[in-house]
Amino acid sequence: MKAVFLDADTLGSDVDLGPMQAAADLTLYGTSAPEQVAERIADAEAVVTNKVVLRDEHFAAAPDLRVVVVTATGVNNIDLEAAGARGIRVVNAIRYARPVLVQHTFSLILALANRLVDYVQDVRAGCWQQSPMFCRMDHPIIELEGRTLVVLGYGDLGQGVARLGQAFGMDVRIAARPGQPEGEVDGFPRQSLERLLPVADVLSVHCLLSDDTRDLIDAQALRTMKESALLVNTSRGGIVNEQALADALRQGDIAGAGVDVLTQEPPVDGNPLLADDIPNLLVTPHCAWASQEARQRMVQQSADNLRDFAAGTLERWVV
Ligand SMILES: NC(=O)C1=CN([C@@H]2O[C@H](COP(=O)(O)OP(=O)(O)OC[C@H]3O[C@@H](n4cnc5c(N)ncnc54)[C@H](O)[C@@H]3O)[C@@H](O)[C@H]2O)C=CC1
Ligand SMILES: O=C(O)C(=O)CO
Repeated sequence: MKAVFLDADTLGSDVDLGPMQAAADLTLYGTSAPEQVAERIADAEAVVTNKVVLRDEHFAAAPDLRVVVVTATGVNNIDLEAAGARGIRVVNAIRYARPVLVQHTFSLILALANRLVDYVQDVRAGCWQQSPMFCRMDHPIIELEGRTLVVLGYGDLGQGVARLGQAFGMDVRIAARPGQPEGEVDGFPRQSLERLLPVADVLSVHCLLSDDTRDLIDAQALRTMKESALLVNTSRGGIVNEQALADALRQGDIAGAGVDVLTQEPPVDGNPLLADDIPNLLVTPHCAWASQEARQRMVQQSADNLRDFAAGTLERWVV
């Protein structure tokens, strides 16, 4: 099967792409600018992409295209409706990132709760050396034990975060999808987001980005949260409105936030969350998935998807 990988560089130079090359007749491009995409996929039966955007105009330019293999869980860069209308199958990667992403999510939560970056910066600036006593406690430290962790999006990653929250002795609650009944899931109470926002000490976002979840956490939602609350988003930029989050942190509507994802990546046109006057905000560059082990699992799964599609045995797809 003739396949084209449009942004192979996004998997890093320390992974072995051999399994994918064995699964298809694969042409590799490190990166692809939007204006290069149509020409590059013109003869392809399969397109592999991590973050290159594929719209109907691209599908129209690729008459042989039968499958899009996304080397990511999030598929918000693909026009799924247009693919479906043309009979093009879209398959993503699932359950490859849990260990590292859960670790990253808790790195942000713990760094915010313990004000790690502030204390490290203070020491670098000489505050401890000039201190009249043995320790410094300039930044309030929050204990997680007994605090309420609200998980928004209880899929593979949300479940991992919920379990780790439980290990920290947190009172873990799951935000129901709209229309989903309240109840219990895996021993955790599932309640409406409206009911959970005012009680959350930590809100961790793990739902996918779609038209239904864009701006789900907006200015109004942030206003209903505790002033002491922390918010972490390792899912997709745009689920939490960025300007509203910047404003909420500046106004003290919530106490801190950790964000691994932005609406535009890389943020070449700037972003409200990159301003340097926002208190207690940690931004990481979409690296929550990026251990070598997770990326290699991703390669293997994408190879399986290519091979299974060619053999007519692919059993799971998004479209
Ligand atoms: N920062 C990073 O490096 C990475 C980010 N991601 C992001 O994390 C997202 C989640 O990944 P997984 O957990 O593997 O996906 P998943 O598909 O297993 O889980 C998503 C969950 O969100 C729930 N959901 C959807 N809309 C909702 C709503 N309105 N309210 C509450 N729940 C809602 C779904 O029911 C589902 O349980 C991906 O879509 C991707 O965007 C994934 C991997 C790495
Ligand atoms: O898997 C995903 O959705 C990621 O964001 C990593 O590319």
